[in-house]
Amino acid sequence: MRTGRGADGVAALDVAAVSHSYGPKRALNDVSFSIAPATFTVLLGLNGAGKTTLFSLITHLYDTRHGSIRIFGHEVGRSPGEALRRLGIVFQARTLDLDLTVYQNLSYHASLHGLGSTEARRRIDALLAQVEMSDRLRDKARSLSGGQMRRIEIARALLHRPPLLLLDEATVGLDVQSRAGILASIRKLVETEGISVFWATHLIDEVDDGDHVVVLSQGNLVAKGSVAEVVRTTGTKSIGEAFSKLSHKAPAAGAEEPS
Ligand SMILES: Nc1ncnc2c1ncn2[C@@H]1O[C@H](COP(=O)(O)OP(=O)(O)OP(=O)(O)O)[C@@H](O)[C@H]1O
Repeated sequence: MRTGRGADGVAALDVAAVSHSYGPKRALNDVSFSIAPATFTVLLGLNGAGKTTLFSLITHLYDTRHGSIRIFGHEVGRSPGEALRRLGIVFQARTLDLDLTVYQNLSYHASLHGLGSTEARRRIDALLAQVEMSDRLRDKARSLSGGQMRRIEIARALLHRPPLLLLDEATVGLDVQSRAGILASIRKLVETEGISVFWATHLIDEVDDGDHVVVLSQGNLVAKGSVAEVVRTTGTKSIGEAFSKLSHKAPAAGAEEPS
């Protein structure tokens, strides 16, 4: 089984014994896994499985009070600056400023990351070409379709060259063709740029045979590994069947805070 670590022993993302509760409601229960550099890993879970909670902990929106999360060896709680500059994020909710142009949206983000204007422009041009949106540079974000906005958000997430990219239900609300296009560009990034992608979804058709998967159900980690490994260990015939089996047998996460 793949260990989830690179040749130097450092994982792109290492989640160790992480639990999280909202008051008495346990949303994540002792979750541990790691993902290797330059891989595409799908975080699979039905609505309410705990995907957004996990992402909120990884991105330091919430403090990790139980367990630890490391990004390329840097613990998010202890060294948030070092950890988070290695991370690009595409949130589930739309986050572009609709009254700004594509260029303005991107250059604002570049300046937040301390990129000089020449370097920023070079990066913006290269990334817009990569997501096939070069011709929309001067257009207001408001004039873009949902799928085009997502492409711009992906370009924005990659501006500071993070080696790890997180996407939370990035294709929600998009048509089949836009979904397939976005998935294909992200998979290409893994191949050409060697970045690690952690892609959260509840849509099983977004998983490819060559992917790694982490499956959450009701706050519990119920499977992790390559698609072939998860299919084999669940005694099923496909990842769809495995996901369905795993999502319906997990006990609910406990109601108590872990001690
Ligand atoms: N702010 C909150 N307060 C209380 N409970 C919450 C809060 N946010 C999430 N939860 C609960 O925690 C559990 C996990 O929710 P979470 O949003 O992490 O799941 P998810 O897998 O991202 O679901 P979805 O696909 O619907 O976004 C759910 O039972 C949810 O009701």
